[in-house]
Amino acid sequence: MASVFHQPALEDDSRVLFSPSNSLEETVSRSSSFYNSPTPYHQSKTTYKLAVTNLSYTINHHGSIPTWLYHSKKKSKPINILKSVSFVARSSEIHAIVGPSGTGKSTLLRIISGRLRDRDFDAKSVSLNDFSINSPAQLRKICGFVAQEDNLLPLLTVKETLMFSAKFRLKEMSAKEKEDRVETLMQELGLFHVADSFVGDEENRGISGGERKRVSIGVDMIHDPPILLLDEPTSGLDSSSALQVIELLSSMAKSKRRMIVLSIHQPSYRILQYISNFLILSNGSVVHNGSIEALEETIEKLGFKIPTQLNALEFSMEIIRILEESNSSNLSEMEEKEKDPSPFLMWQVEISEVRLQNDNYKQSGSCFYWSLFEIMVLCERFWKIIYRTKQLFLARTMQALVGGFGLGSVYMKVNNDEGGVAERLGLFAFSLSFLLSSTVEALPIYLQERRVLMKEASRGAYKTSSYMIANSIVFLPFLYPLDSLLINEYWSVRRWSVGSFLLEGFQKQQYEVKIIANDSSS
Ligand SMILES: Nc1ncnc2c1ncn2[C@@H]1O[C@H](COP(=O)(O)OP(=O)(O)OP(=O)(O)O)[C@@H](O)[C@H]1O
Repeated sequence: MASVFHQPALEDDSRVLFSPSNSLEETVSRSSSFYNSPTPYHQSKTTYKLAVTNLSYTINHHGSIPTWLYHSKKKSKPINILKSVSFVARSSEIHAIVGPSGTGKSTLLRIISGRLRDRDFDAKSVSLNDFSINSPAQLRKICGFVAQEDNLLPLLTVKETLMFSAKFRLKEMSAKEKEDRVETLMQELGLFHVADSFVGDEENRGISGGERKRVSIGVDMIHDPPILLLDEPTSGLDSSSALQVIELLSSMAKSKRRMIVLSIHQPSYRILQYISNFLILSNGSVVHNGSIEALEETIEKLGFKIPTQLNALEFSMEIIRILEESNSSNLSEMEEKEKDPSPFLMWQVEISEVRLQNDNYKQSGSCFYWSLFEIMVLCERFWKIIYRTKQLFLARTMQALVGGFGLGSVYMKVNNDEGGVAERLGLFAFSLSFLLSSTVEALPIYLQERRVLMKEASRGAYKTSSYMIANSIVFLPFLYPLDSLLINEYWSVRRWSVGSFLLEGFQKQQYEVKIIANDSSS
C-alpha cells in the first residue's frame, strides 16, 4: 500500500504524452492525437503509469433493475464492492489481482477498462501518467479488455475471427495493412498453425482451450492497446496451457512495453515468476500490494511459516482474514501520520486540474460511410455463419422452396369469387403461423449471436443499429413463410394479391348494399 503514496521515478519517455511542463493546448492536442491515432500505440514507444487511487465502488442491492420495477418499501442496503483500492501499474509489467471468489476482482477490472456508466465513474480515482481520466470512454480507448467468458463465433476460423476484429477496429487501415496486422498478431500469439481451423464450441470441436484464450486475447488487442486487462485468462486451462498463456503475456509485455493487468486464481509456482506485482483483495479491500518477496516477508512478520507444499500466494489465501486485520491496523496508523496532506497528494490535486480533453473524440471520415461499412462487414459475417450452419442454410432453403411451392399449389384450386377471398384469407393466416414457428427456430442461433453482439457493441466495435440492419438484410430471405407468401401471392397472379381480392369483395358488398338501398327506396 505504501508504495502508492510515493511519487515513483518515471522513465524518461513516460512523460512524452502528458508532460505537466507542456502547455494545456499542447497536452490536449497530444492526448487527442493519442486517442485518434490509427497507428498501433506501441510504435510511439511511450511507457505508461496507470494509478488507481482510493477507488471505492458501491451498488444498490437491486443492481441495474430500474426503480419503477423495484417495489419495496424497505430501503435497499447498498453493497460496498470495492473499498479505497489503490495501486500503480506500469508498462512492461504484469500486475496480478488475486483474492477469494466474490472479492471484487472482476469489478475492479471492469472499472479500469471503462465498462461502467459515466455517472458511476469517479474521475479522481484513475489517472494515466498522472493525468486524471475524465470518463470511462477514455479508458475504453486505451485498454483492451479480455473478459472471463470468451466471445467467439464457433463457425469462423481463427484468421477470419481476427480479420473481422481488424475490420471493425482498424477501419482506417487498408485491406493489405489489416491482413499484415492479423498475420503479425497470429505469429505473436502462436496461432499460425491453426489459422484456418474453426474456433468451434462444445458441440463442434475446434481449437484447444489455450488457443481459444489466445484468439480472445488477439481479438481485443488487434488495435495494439498499450494497456491489456484480462479477467482470469487462465481459468479452465490445464497447468501447462495456463503457463503458456502467461509466458506469452509476459513476452508481449516486455517486447512492446505493454502494461498487463490480470485477475488470477491460485497461480502455480512457475507462473508467479512472470508477475511483478500482486494486489491481494479481501472483501473489496487491499490486503497486500507488492512483490511475492514482500508478501513472504509480511507473512513471516505475522509469525507464520509457509508450508513447503504451498507458495506464498496460496498460503496468503488461507490466512487472508489475518492479513486483512493486520492491514487495516497498519492503515489506521498511516492515516494518523497523513493528517497533514503529503506533498505528493497536493501535487496530485494540482495536476488533476489538467484534464485529458478526449470527450470530443470523433471518428475521422463520414459517419454515414462508416455505418455502411459496418453493415457490409456484418452482412459478410452473417452470411458466412448462415452458410456454414448446415441446419440453418440447407433446411431453410428447402423449407422456403417446398413450403412456398406446396402452399402455393393450394391456391390453384381457389375460385375467383367471394368464397375464394375467404379461402385465401384462411391460407394467408395459415402461412403466417409458419412465420412464427420459423422465428422460434431461429431464436437459439440469434441468441448465440446476441451474446456476441452485446459484448462487441459494449466495447464499441460497431453500432447496434448497424447490426440490426445487417441482420435483417441477411435473415430476411430465409424467413421461408414470407417467401411462401410471396410465391403464393405470385401464384394467384390473376388477381395479384389478397389485398386486391379484399378490396374487390368490399366493393362488391358496397355495390350490393347500394342495390338493396335503391330497391327499398323504389
Ligand atoms: N451488478 C451487481 N449486482 C449485485 N451484486 C454484484 C454486482 N456486481 C458485483 N456484485 C457483487 O460484488 C461482489 C464482487 O463481484 P466480482 O465479480 O467482482 O467478484 P470476483 O472477485 O471477480 O469473483 P470471482 O473470482 O468469483 O469471479 C460479489 O459478491 C458480487 O455478487
